[in-house]
Amino acid sequence: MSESKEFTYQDASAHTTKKDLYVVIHDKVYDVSSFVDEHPGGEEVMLDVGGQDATEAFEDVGHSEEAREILAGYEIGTLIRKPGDPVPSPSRPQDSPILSPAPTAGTGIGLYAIIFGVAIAYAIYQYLQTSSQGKQ
Ligand code: HEM
Repeated sequence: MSESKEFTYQDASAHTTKKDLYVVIHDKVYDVSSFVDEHPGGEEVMLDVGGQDATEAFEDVGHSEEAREILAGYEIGTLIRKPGDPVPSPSRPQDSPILSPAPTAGTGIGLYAIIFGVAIAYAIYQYLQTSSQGKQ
């Protein structure tokens, strides 16, 4: 079947018009020419990424499962990436806990700050208790 066809980035980048529109998403090539008009997000955004790697744009919107199924229906082949071809930036924090240690670190620091604050408050409380007992 045509689904096993291999495309280079250069092949895909030749299809950028509304009537002949390819996009690359997760290293698969899709011919979305017949979907542009139906896209609920409008044709403009699709044309913007025509012939390019649209992985980031597609994922940033947070498309539904249904959108992914529709997309699968337009697959025409696999992208063969060559050195120097544009690479999508790995911006899928929700799917890659390994790539996003920031929230954990943030929580850790916050927790230490709370513990430190409580310790200081307790020390002050103790100090005031002792000093007021001494006066009486
Ligand atoms: C190329 C394949 C694409 C397919 C098959 C597709 C499919 C869909 C579908 C089915 C929806 C309806 C909501 C949903 O089910 O998630 C949608 C909404 C949307 N799409 Fe796409 N999309 C594609 C590419 C893109 C790209 C490249 C962008 C670029 C930014 C984009 C932007 C949007 C936006 C902004 C909405 C929301 C529209 C609204 O709720 O008013 N889409 N898309």
